[in-house]
Amino acid sequence: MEQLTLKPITKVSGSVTLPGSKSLSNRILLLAALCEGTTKVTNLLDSDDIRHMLGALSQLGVEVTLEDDNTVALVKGNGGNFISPVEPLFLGNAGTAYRPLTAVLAAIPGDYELIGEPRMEERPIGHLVDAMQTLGADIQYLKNKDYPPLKIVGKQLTGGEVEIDGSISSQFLTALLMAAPLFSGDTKIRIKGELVSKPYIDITIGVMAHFGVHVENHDYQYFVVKAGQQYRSPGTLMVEGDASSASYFIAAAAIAGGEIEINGVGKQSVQGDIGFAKVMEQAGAHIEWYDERIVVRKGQLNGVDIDANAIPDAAMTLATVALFASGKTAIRNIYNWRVKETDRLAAMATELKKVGAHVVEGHDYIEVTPPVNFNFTDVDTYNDHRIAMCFSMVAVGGQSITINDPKCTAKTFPTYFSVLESISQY
Ligand SMILES: O=C(O)C1=C[C@@H](OP(=O)(O)O)[C@@H](O)[C@H](O)C1
Ligand SMILES: C=C(OP(=O)(O)O)C(=O)O
Repeated sequence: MEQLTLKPITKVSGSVTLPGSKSLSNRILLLAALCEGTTKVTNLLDSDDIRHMLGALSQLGVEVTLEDDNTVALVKGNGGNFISPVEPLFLGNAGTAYRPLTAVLAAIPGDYELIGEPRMEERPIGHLVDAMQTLGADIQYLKNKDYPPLKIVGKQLTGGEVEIDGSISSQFLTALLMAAPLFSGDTKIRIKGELVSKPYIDITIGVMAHFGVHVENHDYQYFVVKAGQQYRSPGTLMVEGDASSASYFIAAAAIAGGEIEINGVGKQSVQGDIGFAKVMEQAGAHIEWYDERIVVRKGQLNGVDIDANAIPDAAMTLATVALFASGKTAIRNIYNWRVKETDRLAAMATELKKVGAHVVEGHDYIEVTPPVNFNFTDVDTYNDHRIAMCFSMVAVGGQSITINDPKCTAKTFPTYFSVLESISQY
């Protein structure tokens, strides 16, 4: 197994330009494929999750030309007239590819098989499949009920009223919303349970609006997509920088100081994870806000106690910031950390303890109190890009650390460690 030992970093300074958002990249690619005509997508993320969406679209007969180191895509939409792929669609562990494609393909005549990495087969999808089946979709489980892989026989669906459980993942509702314009009638979606990760629904509705489809959001309780709306190409669309990826640089500047300018997200960001910067302000970091960039400086960091349901990805970074904040940090209402790339609650608790922190792992929360003395250790990353990136904060805080399997950042940020290196001083 590959390992990367990070030396203690004394200061970070300079400027970082964020890669494009994963959430925006995969939504935009799929909707571009569903319209007639060509869409030019700029600042596309070049990472494993996006490659899986691109690979699937190519197997479905959509022509995509990539330029500028895979950060510009020309997508020749075929109006959703997909061809049935000969081979199964392999979607890795990309939730933003697997869930939306499940709903969309169920509404397009054809035969599809959707497969993924072993971990994908442990990530639930039953709530989405239940809702699609209520609408008449033909989706079968190929191994275990409620989990991938899936066999889908796509057909024209008529829409109607449907309930979807929102308590585990917002991606199920995102998938249903993205598929709804393909149905022949109106669609009314009622949420069962408390909807998690709400800001990602705003991203979905915003991207659909760029493609000419209006979604009525009734206070996140029910949603209506009226029939007769068709995805229309916006021509050119730029992907905003990834706000979850920004969290590592915000944290680094807040912990180690110097000053970091982060380009690609700011006051105008459509991504909920920009909320992490506000949490860091609450913890004591100094942030200057501009429309599409922020500047972050070190502060005296104190532990915070937050409900992180709206920012599940960026909140992981707070768990390692906690190592350098005074007092206890509590991150609450994050049950669904357990069904992502790994059981993130268990994994973060285990690895934080190895470093020397005092950790309480609850069913849906984690509390972290900084170590009295740091242990020099290696951390396991569980094939979870965010665990690898989060634990680089240990080096930023002035302690050496070894990251096992550092290349797992390829899921969303293949160049992470070289970007961190470019702003680090020793
Ligand atoms: O819709 C999206 O782009 C995402 C939604 C979130 O998942 P959940 O809704 O499952 O929390 C997030 O964790 C994931 O990385 C991306
Ligand atoms: C949960 C994540 O990914 P996915 O889109 O596969 O759900 C993530 O990127 O942290």
